[in-house]
Amino acid sequence: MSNFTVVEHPLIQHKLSILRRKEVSSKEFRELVDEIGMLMAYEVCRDMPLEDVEIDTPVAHMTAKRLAGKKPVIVPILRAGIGMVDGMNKLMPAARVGFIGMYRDEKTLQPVEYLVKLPTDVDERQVLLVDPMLATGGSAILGVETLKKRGVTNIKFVCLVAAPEGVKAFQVACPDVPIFAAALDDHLNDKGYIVPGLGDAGDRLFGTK
Ligand SMILES: O=P(O)(O)OC[C@H]1O[C@H](OP(=O)(O)OP(=O)(O)O)[C@H](O)[C@@H]1O
Ligand SMILES: O=c1cc[nH]c(=O)[nH]1
Ligand SMILES: [Mg+2]
Repeated sequence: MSNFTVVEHPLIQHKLSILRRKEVSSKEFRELVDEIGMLMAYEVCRDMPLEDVEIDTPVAHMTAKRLAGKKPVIVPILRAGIGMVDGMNKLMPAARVGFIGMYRDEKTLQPVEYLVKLPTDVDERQVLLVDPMLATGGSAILGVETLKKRGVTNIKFVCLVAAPEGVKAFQVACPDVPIFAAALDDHLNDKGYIVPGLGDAGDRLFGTK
């Protein structure tokens, strides 16, 4: 699959396997999503542009490197995307954070958007759109459309578990947006849940049912 990367780092894979276990508490689930979010950010930011900067160490003058351009924006799709923000923000403390609120209608599986709060200059920044689950792909696709409507051109989608059905739909609708996932699972069940997946990520993060 083009434009689709599974981040195979052993620490991510190990933590993801714990996260999937049904007996894991909300507290542990939140901690793991936070840690995996941070590790995913490390991989996803590999190609960030650098520029030269002149600095003085205590010993000598040197030409060093720093990140170039405007700070990126982390945009979680609420609710579950929230779980990945702190971990990513730890690696990029100057990143801006925007929000897109959405829930999936249980019958139609169509996403319903209820909140959009983004930096005013979001169109000039790289956006990391984050949500742990890419199931049918409807929510991620609507998230990208919402960003594109506001002029954003530089988007990466970061998730933990992806279903093949969602990846296909996303690639048809948003061929220019790379997807980074910690795992590509087997299929969706008749309720639109990823199999084997990890259940309802929002409910497990926030202890709701
Ligand atoms: O690919 P899709 O079929 O659109 O499904 C994925 C969406 O479903 C979940 O959100 P949910 O609707 O459960 O909302 P929540 O995060 O508030 O629980 C998940 O966090 C994604 O946003
Ligand atoms: O398996 C799934 C599918 C959609 N949303 C979830 O939280 N989990
Ligand atoms: Mg949910």
